[in-house]
Amino acid sequence: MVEGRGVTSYTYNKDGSVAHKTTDGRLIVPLTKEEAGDQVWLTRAGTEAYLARKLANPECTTGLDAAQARADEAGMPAIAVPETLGQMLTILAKSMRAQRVLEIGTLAGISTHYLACALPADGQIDTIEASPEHAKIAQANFLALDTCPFPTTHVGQALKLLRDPNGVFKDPPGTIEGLPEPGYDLAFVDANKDEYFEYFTECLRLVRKGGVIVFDNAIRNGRIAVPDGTKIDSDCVGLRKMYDWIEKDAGKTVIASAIQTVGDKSWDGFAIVYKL
Ligand SMILES: C[S@@+](CC[C@H](N)C(=O)[O-])C[C@H]1O[C@@H](n2cnc3c(N)ncnc32)[C@H](O)[C@@H]1O
Repeated sequence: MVEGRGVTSYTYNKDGSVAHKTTDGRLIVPLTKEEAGDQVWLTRAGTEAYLARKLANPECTTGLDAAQARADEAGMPAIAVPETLGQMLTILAKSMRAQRVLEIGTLAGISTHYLACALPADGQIDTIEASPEHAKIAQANFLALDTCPFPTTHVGQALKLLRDPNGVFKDPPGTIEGLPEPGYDLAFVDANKDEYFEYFTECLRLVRKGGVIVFDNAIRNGRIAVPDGTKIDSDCVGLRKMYDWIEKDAGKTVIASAIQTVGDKSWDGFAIVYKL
């Protein structure tokens, strides 16, 4: 057992050892899993790993470790959704019987795959990614995972693509085909936090009535909630614009909620918006 006094956090290193930090920020010599003993499970990282293992849905999660390894080898940042949030997206899309999904921010396609898993084979998933390198790894992952329906990755700056008057996002999907309810059933927003308000506006245009928009990283260690006039970063400015808009709307256009989470990374959470 490890002396727990003053130790605030434990995280797994890539080699399986466990790093632990003290309250004063000192990083103590890494421990083996055996040395860390049970204590590692009494942490956010340990609990996240436990839940991911217990709740995995093999039909969707098989191959995701290799997909993440491909992203790691390519030097991509480790900022994909954790398994629990990925699976929540699957459940949400499945429970809505979603057929058309929009994602903003693909990275290596991990969240895209969780969403695709919920769709019928003839469903549609459009994902937008600014980085051609990220899009390339995502494409390799979709092929390796046999992601179905196969996602269409749109490479470019999200707002430019979404606002192109001649582009694929000009109208909600199904408009030209004359569908009675054109629009995406679900949108998942996980790209440039500064632009969340603008993504919100575009999603409101593209999502059908009764559709849902999920915004990842919508809490930012609580910095969204500091008093007006406090200096905040541009991420929070974008998010606060969205929360201000929803407040003014007062339930006329959308119903919204936001859930704070403690994952293995930090204190954050997601916002969820239902279009009336
Ligand atoms: C947090 S990661 C997405 C993670 C992914 N949704 C997942 O959970 O597997 C954010 C991604 O958005 C992309 N991105 C950032 N700004 C963007 C923009 N303006 N337009 C499109 N993509 C952008 C980044 O290159 C990065 O790959």
